[in-house]
Amino acid sequence: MATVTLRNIRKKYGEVEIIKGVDLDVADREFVVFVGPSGCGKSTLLRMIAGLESITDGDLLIDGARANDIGPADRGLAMVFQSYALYPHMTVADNMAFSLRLAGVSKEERMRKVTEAANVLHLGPLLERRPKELSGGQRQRVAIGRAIVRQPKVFLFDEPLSNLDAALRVQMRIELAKLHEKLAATMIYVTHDQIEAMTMADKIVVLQGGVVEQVGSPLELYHHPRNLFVAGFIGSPKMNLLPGRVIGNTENGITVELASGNPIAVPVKGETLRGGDEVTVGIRPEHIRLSDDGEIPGTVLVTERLGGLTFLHIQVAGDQTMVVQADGDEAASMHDNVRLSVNPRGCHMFGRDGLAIEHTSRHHLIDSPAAGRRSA
Ligand SMILES: Nc1ncnc2c1ncn2[C@@H]1O[C@H](COP(=O)(O)OP(=O)(O)OP(=O)(O)O)[C@@H](O)[C@H]1O
Repeated sequence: MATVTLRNIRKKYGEVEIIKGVDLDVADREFVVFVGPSGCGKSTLLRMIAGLESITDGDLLIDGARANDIGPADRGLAMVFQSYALYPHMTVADNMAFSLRLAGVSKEERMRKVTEAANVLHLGPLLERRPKELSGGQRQRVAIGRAIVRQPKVFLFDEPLSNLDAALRVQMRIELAKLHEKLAATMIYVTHDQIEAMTMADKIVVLQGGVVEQVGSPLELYHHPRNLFVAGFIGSPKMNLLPGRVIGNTENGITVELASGNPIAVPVKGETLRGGDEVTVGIRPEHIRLSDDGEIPGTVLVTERLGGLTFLHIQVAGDQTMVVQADGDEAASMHDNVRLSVNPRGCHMFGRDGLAIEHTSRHHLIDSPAAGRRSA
């Protein structure tokens, strides 16, 4: 398989720069996911790697060799589209074999490769059907099969599951993860589905406005977002982001007064912060709980009961809403007055420039033995 390297990659349409200097290393067999809000340039970047869009500036290396000027068919990549792009008049087998036929591969060899891919994707009994006789999930598997038979160095996926219903998406997510394992292939995958990114990626690339905001493993991004954008983007429900003002700086961290009037001590290294500085405190819903002696009073606005979990949207002073993760059988309901207790070890802090302030490592939740082992 192959590595893919992007060096200061840029894309301009006329005078408008859409991709603004992206650097990225995709390792052999890595599953890399591009995420970001609509219009951030995920698909454009993928299409530039595929050779479907020209590269305005910078270098694209595939297996270490510059590929900017190599045509899409000769890059050794295969792309799977959201729309499946199957030929309606051809059978599943012919759809899968099409590129091999164009490449002059013998009939026996085509049959062998199609059968092999069909086995991997459980498409064996469907080979003689036409696309209209298939479900959405089956069509998507044919589109993936068409990529597999080419034995590409790298698979590129552009939102391949977004036309499927929720249950099928879950099933296909699992199948894609298994496929990645089985093919031991390098895969680059575009999605705006958080759960797909978190569950499938070895490495997530968060893009915004044509710029990479952060690259890291799903848990690195979840526990160590480097700025407010990533903090708000990764995680569902979102991290609570609360404005506050620094009121103290001790060796245990920084004490902040939240807009609700409550002080909270956050274990971060705030050498550069001074009393009165405006900051944002980030707290994930699982790091807040309802407790009779909690320090923050509030009123329940909405309860979202998911069965195993309940999300409570709580209005606190200062016109802020906080989302709290509670047990499935949480008794609090709409209009109840409650008190919230925050776990300071789960808190993040961001300066006025939006950048995260580093945690004092001995306190932060991610510094668990497991996390230590991974980074060792
Ligand atoms: N051919 C084009 N000419 C001019 N602008 C374009 C062209 N193609 C894309 N763009 C612009 O480039 C930006 C990035 O588009 P792109 O499709 O890569 O975003 P995306 O992150 O994949 O979005 P989505 O999640 O909505 O698919 C958008 O602002 C889009 O309008």
